[in-house]
Amino acid sequence: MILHMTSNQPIRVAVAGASGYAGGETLRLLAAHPHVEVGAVTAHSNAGARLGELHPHLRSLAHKVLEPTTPESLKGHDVVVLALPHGASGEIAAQLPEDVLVLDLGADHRLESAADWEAFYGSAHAGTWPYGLPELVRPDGTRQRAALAGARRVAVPGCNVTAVTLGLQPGVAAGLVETRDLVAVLAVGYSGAGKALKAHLLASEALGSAQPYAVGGTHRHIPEIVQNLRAAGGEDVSLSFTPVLVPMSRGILATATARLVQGTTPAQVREAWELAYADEPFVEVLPEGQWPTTAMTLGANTALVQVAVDEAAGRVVTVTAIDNLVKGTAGAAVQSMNLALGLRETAGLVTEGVAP
Ligand SMILES: NC(=O)C1=CN([C@@H]2O[C@H](COP(=O)(O)OP(=O)(O)OC[C@H]3O[C@@H](n4cnc5c(N)ncnc54)[C@H](OP(=O)(O)O)[C@@H]3O)[C@@H](O)[C@H]2O)C=CC1
Ligand SMILES: CC(=O)N[C@@H](CCC(=O)OP(=O)(O)O)C(=O)O
Repeated sequence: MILHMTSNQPIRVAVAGASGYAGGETLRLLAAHPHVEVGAVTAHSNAGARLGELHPHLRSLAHKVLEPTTPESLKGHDVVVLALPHGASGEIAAQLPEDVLVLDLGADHRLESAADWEAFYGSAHAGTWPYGLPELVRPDGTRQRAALAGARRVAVPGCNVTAVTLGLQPGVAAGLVETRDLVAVLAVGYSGAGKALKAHLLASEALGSAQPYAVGGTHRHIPEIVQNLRAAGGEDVSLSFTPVLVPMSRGILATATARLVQGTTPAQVREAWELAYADEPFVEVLPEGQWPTTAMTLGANTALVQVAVDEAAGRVVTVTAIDNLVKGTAGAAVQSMNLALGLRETAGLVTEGVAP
């Protein structure tokens, strides 16, 4: 497959898992992307249905028919997006040509450690791909985006991971926080759990209640966050991580705190966070005193970050808001696709949210 960056030919993109939330959101962004033509859309139990039956909001793509997810149905595209359950993408990705750009929205190719994968996912490790968080800071000041240029395989991060990593990494990279004592508590929306019916997601029980899950060091995003913060310069990283489902459809509000290295001043903290994101198109440190809300990021590829020092506790407190389906997955995939193909990084993505 030849990619058409220098010609006027559109880039043909197939989406596998198109009937799900992450696949649907990817299609919403791709439908508005200036250089993309949506090709095959595939599904599992919903193969044969029209896309409009599953995603009635995707008007321009409503006529498309969902094909079964096979290497054959994904053939003939420049880019393939895999929005499949964990464990399903490794096998299919291995059957796709090496020169096709494959973006995996699932977890299969994110972790470097096979032992971590086996401990948290309980199956054989599929391998490690370049990681699709362009803003990930390296200790030498470079960013992960350099590793995405020209890539033909990209592992898109987990949504909770993106929020916590973006909140904490400026302090880690600047050596201002004790990485052995990190705590993150997240308010997360229900769409993060996917479309498949789950017993704890009955609307009658979920609406009007907040419920924690994967408490006590069991959440599979812990090794991924630790991996990122190590990449940012943390040597000995230990994280307590607790997500809490709250009655909203989309959004993550991650509060992450860390003990400050003794002698660190509030001015140093402010400077480190502001400098880390000064040139980032999609990550913004809000003006002092303004706190992010999930509503400010809905529909946008934006991460909004705020930071404060709790002097009595000796801790830095960060709050990060993202839309789990945009910066948390589909938007990150499009941003990574743009970088991998040499397009403008921001093509097809917006920073403006939907309000009220
Ligand atoms: N939701 C979110 O906020 C985020 C999701 N992700 C990741 O994206 C991926 C998709 O998640 P999400 O969209 O939420 O999940 P959904 O349950 O909404 O969608 C799952 C999709 O996978 C298909 N599918 C189900 N089983 C199989 C199978 N055995 N083989 C092939 N396809 C299958 C489904 O098809 P059908 O409907 O036809 O059965 C559907 O298209 C997951 O890996 C998830 O972790 C990542 C970050 C955030
Ligand atoms: C509410 C809810 O269940 N959220 C999911 C987040 C899904 C996600 O980001 O990512 P991956 O599954 O791709 O890792 C969770 O916490 O597991």
